[in-house]
Amino acid sequence: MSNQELEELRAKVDEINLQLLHLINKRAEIIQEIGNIKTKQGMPRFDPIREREMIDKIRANNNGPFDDNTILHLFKQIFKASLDLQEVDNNKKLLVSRDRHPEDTIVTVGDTEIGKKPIMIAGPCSVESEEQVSIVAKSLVEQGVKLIRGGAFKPRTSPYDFQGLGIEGLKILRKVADNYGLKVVSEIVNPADIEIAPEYVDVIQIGARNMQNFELLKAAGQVNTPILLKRGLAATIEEFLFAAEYIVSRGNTQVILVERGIRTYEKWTRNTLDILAVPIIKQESHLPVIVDISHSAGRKDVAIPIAKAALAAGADGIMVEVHPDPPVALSDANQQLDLNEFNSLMTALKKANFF
Ligand SMILES: O=C(O)C(=O)C[C@]1(C(=O)O)C=C[C@@H](O)C=C1
Repeated sequence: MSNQELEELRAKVDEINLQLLHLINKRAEIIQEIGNIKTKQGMPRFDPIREREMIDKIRANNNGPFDDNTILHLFKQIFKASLDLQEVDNNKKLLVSRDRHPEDTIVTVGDTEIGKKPIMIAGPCSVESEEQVSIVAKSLVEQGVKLIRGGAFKPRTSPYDFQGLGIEGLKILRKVADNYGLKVVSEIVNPADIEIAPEYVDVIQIGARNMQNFELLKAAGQVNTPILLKRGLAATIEEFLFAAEYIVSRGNTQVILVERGIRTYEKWTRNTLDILAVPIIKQESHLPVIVDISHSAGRKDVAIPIAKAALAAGADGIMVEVHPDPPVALSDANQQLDLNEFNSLMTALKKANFF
């Protein structure tokens, strides 16, 4: 074959490549329209029956030289890419996405603006007594921390573990926080309690185990109180953002996301802190992201490095458990910092210019 022949054939291939490119993108435009209709009608995007019909038609018309398997493999790739395209289009439409809202959302709690500069949320895992909460509150104020956390309703793995003081616990938190000029973050587990929660708390926490409790998410969307939503134990980032969308789409735009580690095979930490989730969520969404260094690690000896890593990765703040006497705590004794350890954490973060 002369060089000229080769060049001519390659010129034909170039031409066909452009035709294929044009046709693939023309197909993609139609796929986007189909995707829009499916989203409006709440239809699943993946349609195996439709794919089977197309495959049968393509196979019946395949005259080679490619064999059926090769052709089907190529078309399956096109169907897969089409599904991905519909998925991307759908995610772009989420209210929590940056595409819909390019500016950072700032959640205001008292005089704290979450999403502007790093903040610290600290306090005991469970509210045990007024005295216990007051001791921690005093330490927080000394360190310039404005938000106290404490669990009153505790969703525990074992039904025999301490379940929290309930409303009594919320009352203690409110009283102590008011005495010390702090704002309260506390978990609500029952949709029926969302309405009364703002009487006691300034930020309603929805815990990891309830990230996909859709009735709770819907109820949280109907109040004006900021919501702190924790990532589920085995939730993908996409599922996490969809959970936030439940709240935002009902009207409550004041949502803070918390990366708290996901369950993996690793045994030396309670969960695996998905540090990558921080910059990825910040890129995909306009909502502030906070890292819970206590539940992710389940141990306190690494509190300082993981807090620094989280803030360096772009987190809008840190959440940490602090107890006056962790060994006697009624829950999560191993992961709560004592007051000295908390002071060391704050000193280290201030020294690194994060606060
Ligand atoms: O026809 C549809 O319902 C589409 O969404 C389009 C399409 C395709 O690529 O042709 C994409 C995904 C579905 O699984 C089936 C078909």
